[in-house]
Amino acid sequence: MIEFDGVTKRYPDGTLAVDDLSLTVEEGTITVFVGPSGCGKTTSLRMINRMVEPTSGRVLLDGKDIRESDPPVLRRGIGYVIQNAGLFPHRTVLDNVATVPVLSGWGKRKARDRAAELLEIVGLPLDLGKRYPAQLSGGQRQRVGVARALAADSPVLLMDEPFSAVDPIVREGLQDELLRLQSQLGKTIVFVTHDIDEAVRLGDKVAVMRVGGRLAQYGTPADVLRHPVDDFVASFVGRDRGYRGLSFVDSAGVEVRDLVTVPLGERVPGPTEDWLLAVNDAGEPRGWLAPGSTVDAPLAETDLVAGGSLYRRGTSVRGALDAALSSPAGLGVVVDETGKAVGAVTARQVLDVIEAPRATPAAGHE
Ligand SMILES: Nc1ncnc2c1ncn2[C@@H]1O[C@H](COP(=O)(O)OP(=O)(O)OP(=O)(O)O)[C@@H](O)[C@H]1O
Repeated sequence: MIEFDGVTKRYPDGTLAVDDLSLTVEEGTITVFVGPSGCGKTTSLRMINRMVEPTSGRVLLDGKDIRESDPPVLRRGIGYVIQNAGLFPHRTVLDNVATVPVLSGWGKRKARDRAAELLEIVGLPLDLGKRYPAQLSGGQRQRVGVARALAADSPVLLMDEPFSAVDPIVREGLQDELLRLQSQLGKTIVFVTHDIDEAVRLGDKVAVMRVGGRLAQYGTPADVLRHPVDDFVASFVGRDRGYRGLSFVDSAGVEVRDLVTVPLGERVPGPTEDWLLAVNDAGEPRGWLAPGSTVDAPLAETDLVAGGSLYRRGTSVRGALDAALSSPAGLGVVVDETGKAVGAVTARQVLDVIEAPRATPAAGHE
């Protein structure tokens, strides 16, 4: 657990970077510091490993004031990942990852074995270990940065805009990877970003900061999206926050209706009346057959209209609504864990579930 207790940082030139910050980062969770450029995110992060010392207030790690720990020892016990990974250019990937174990007194051999294991954990092939950082893609470099930070096997990981330098697709992959790793490792992660989408995707808790180093709001992503405390937070979390907030609404109440499907390869005597969903041998949706169709030859994918997004049963209402809205038939296709089509939802059904809590005063604020 990490606690900021009335922490203020004023740089020698008078800049007030962080102003009276108090918050608790729970053990085993991802807490994201998010806010516009210059609001003090990096400064706050660096006060956790004493790369920056507070002007006043205390930072506690597991109840102990970090000023009682020797900075190099403290830092060795806290993983740190930065943008562009901050790798040593003249060391191989494997030696980069082995840096902290070697510094901690592990033998070189053991440290390299551990480094090889870590490359695998972050999803990199072992033969990349022989390369130098310049011979990797941006996404691979970031993974090496994460592997290096995990090498210390410390319970705490600090990540400062680690995925900002890569394109959106690679970035999404890295975010998924981090969530997967976290579900296995259960670290206490403090993550800095200026991207609210990244913050709500990754954070168990999100701390929105404003310029001048003040904490504007600290809560779950759902809280921050649905109940911003003021205009600054509301405008920072964005115009489509209502829609994005649906990611956190449980879809348990959405009624899944039956759906008529037709297997590829069948003949379809027509003209058909309704939209029909075509499925392959595994029952997976392949597209829609429009009303009024007659298919004399075996039904092929070329006869079909492309389908919309798929809604995996049990996930949030955002996916259900998107499936319904993007479907040419107006019916969102519901799939099970194996990808098999099991039914359909309409936008109206989803909206009813979204609106339902508002109708009950007791549910009021949620
Ligand atoms: N060493 C320093 N000396 C003086 N001022 C500094 C120093 N480091 C940062 N600052 C100032 O402190 C404020 C907070 O900076 P910080 O880097 O913590 O913000 P940030 O939210 O991480 O910004 P960004 O998203 O742009 O990285 C800024 O006004 C910055 O200019």
